[in-house]
Amino acid sequence: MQNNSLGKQIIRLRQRQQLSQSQLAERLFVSRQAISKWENRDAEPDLDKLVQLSQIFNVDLDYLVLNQPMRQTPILALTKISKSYRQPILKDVTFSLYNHERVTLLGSNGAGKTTLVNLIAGRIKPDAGGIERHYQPKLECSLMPQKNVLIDPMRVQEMMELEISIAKLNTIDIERLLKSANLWEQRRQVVDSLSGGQQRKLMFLLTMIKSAKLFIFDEPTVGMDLETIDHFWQRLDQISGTTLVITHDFNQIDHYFDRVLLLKGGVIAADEQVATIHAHNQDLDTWYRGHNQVQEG
Ligand SMILES: Nc1ncnc2c1ncn2[C@@H]1O[C@H](COP(=O)(O)OP(=O)(O)OP(=O)(O)O)[C@@H](O)[C@H]1O
Repeated sequence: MQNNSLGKQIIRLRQRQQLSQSQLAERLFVSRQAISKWENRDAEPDLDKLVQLSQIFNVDLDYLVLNQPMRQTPILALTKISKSYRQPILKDVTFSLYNHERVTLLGSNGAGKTTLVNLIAGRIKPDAGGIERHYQPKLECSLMPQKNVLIDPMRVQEMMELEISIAKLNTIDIERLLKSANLWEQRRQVVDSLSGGQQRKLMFLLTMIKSAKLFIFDEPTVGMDLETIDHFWQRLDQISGTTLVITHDFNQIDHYFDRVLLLKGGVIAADEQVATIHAHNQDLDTWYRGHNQVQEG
């Protein structure tokens, strides 16, 4: 019997990497027709090719074969989380994140998105409720906060070196990384003297250094120029761990995410697979506006 889900998964991951059938075929040394047959379930790749596919798509082999994020393997489970400042911000937040999922957290200004991701990252504590983490919080969760956490008097390269030593990594090619973000020329500049966009790029590099199971990005592209935004989404596409992203970049979210969470009134007011939204001929912008309507008058 042919594996139905595998064909769909190859299509999905190939499109996510923006590869045509021919481009993928070239990288695997097979014909374009072979890819077409795998995708249409007329044939299946052998184990060798499956391993190569998982490397090209940067996903685990079992994720490739099983299709869809592995819903039986939660990486994080939040139960009835509440948090108040002067007034209640989060009232009853319950949801789980699963291995390999790409989730966007949407909501109006002040809805509590940053508060929620800070709770997940362990920067603040909830007033009540449970957070179950299936990863080592310090080593395997990487947060790019809304406000940069940089040491102003340090030079760019020193900042990178510090982060690498904190993450206990020693095989990172700093030159390649800084060049990839157009920051190599600025390597001897102190952080404080970088432009706002350059500081954001540096913050992104520092976040990506960790080999985390869960990456969280809080409005990562704010202040970045268009080229850097494109670069950001391409790099994000290469992450094989779970990603949770707060963004208002609606041009990208239709393409990038598996699932969308809407935070409204202190609860997760909607939790939907992007494929389901698309199956109803909606884009995420329309879906979001429909679900997040503000009562006027
Ligand atoms: N440390 C704090 N002390 C007091 N109030 C706070 C604190 N942190 C957040 N708040 C309040 O909690 C509410 C939610 O803030 P939060 O930053 O989580 O919202 P958000 O959804 O991320 O908003 P935005 O889209 O504008 O970034 C706001 O009213 C904010 O003023």
